[in-house]
This record gives sequence, C-alpha cells and structure tokens, in this order.
Amino acid sequence: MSAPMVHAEGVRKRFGRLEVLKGVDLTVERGQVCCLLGPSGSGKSTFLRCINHLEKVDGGRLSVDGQLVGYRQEGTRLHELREREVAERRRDIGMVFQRFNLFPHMTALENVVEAPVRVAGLSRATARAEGLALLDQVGLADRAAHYPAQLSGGQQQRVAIARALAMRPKLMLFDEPTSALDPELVGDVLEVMRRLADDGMTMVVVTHEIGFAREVADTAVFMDGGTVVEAGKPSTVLSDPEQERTRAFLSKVL
Ligand SMILES: Nc1ncnc2c1ncn2[C@@H]1O[C@H](COP(=O)(O)OP(=O)(O)OP(=O)(O)O)[C@@H](O)[C@H]1O
Repeated sequence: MSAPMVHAEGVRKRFGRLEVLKGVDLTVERGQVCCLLGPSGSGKSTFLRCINHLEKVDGGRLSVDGQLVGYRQEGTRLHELREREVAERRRDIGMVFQRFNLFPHMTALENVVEAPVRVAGLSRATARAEGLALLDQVGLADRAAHYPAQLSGGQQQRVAIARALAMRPKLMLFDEPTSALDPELVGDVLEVMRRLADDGMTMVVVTHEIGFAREVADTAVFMDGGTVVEAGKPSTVLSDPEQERTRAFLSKVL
C-alpha cells in the first residue's frame, strides 16, 4: 500500500516564544480532500506552510508523498535538505493563496506558462498548449491575453489555480482561496476546486466555506490552539460534532 500523501505525527512549530503548532496529527490519503477549519490564529496556515516547506517543523514527523519534509533519508540517517532539494520537492506541490499574486506585467497565459518553461524546462510551445488547456479548464479560455488588472478577483484566482496546476502537482494546497473575493465571485472559484476534487486531485484546503467543506471534503478537520480538536467525516464534524469546542466554533460561523 502506498504512503498517504500527507502524514503528520505530533508536528510542532514555534515562532519565538509562541508555540503555534502543539502536536498536530493528521493524515490525508491520495485523491482525498481535507478541509481545515478553525478560528483565526489556530495554526491552519502555519501547518499548510509546513507541508509546503515554507516553514521549518520544530518537532514531530511530517511527510509528504512518503518523504520526510525537510530531510533526505539515507539508510537510518537523516540529512537536512539543501535549498535545491527543497525547491525540487516543492515542484510537486501547488499552492494557492488568499491573494493571487499574479505577475501584473504578464497576461493570464504568460502567468501560467512562466514556471513550466523557466523551472521545469518545458518548450514554450508545449507549455502554451498546456496553459491554454488549463485556462479552458478553469473557464477562462477567452481571457488568455488579458492582464491581471483586466480580470476580476475571481478570475485572477482561477488563473492562480491554473498556474499552480501547470507544474502538474501531486498535491494542491489552498489557503483561504476565496476570503479576499467579493461574495458573488466565490462560487466560480469553488466550482473549479470542486471539479479538481472530482478529477481525483489530493487537496488540503484552509477555508471558512463550511458548505464547500460539507459537500466536497472527505475529511473535515477542526483546529484550535495549535492542535487538531476533531477530525472525521464532514457529516459528523460539521453537522454533529463530538467536541464542545467544535460545536461552539460552528455556532459562531453558521
Ligand atoms: N512568521 C511568523 N512569525 C511570528 N508569528 C507568526 C508567524 N506566522 C504566524 N504567526 C502567528 O502564529 C499564529 C497562528 O497563525 P496562522 O496564520 O497559522 O493561523 P490561522 O489559523 O491560519 O489563522 P488565520 O485564519 O487568521 O490565518 C498567529 O498568532 C500568528 O500571529
């Protein structure tokens, strides 16, 4: 049996005196969607950033695709990854942030094509063909030549998703992908994510969209105070939680 896509055991992270992750346990199987929910400051983004090598884990074990994050294993010995090795591992992980951060001087298509050409060494013709197919997949085939400033926030976020997919990632991480959008633009972005999930992409999504989590997630995780308070099927965690803290959170946000 293959290793889970993400496996965390007792993951700890501190910033100075502030312990932000206090022993996070979590498993995301391949092809599954895991939604992380919880109050502001509970450590959701930090955990996502640890998965993506953007933060160093201080304790516990965190692996992605069967490989320990931050280390290369040779026999029983662990060697800290060099910068180049981290960059290589990160190519397999697509990340979409709250703010889309597209290059403003590049068109939608150029934004999507940039990394496959520069980082993965794809020919420009192949990358363009794939980029156009990805823009079509996110419903923006007719916006390929538009610059970010000519696109709505929701369209920019869909370009950001296409850009992340262009590196053919094994895992997609989303950090509150719709929180910066006007409410009427949220649906299109969630629809793209829903289709991605249907196509079998493994996804970890930090979100406040309880409806999306209920309908799309295989696992819903409620985090609070740097730990996982409750994890399981959304029908339980988000509708009939076992923990009082989960119930209190849901009663505030629903
Ligand atoms: N680089 C950093 N340096 C210092 N403190 C940090 C850093 N990153 C995060 N923190 C702190 O860690 C805590 C957890 O932040 P994190 O962003 O992971 O929470 P969150 O659950 O994602 O919340 P939110 O929904 O507000 O983004 C917060 O108190 C935050 O201020």
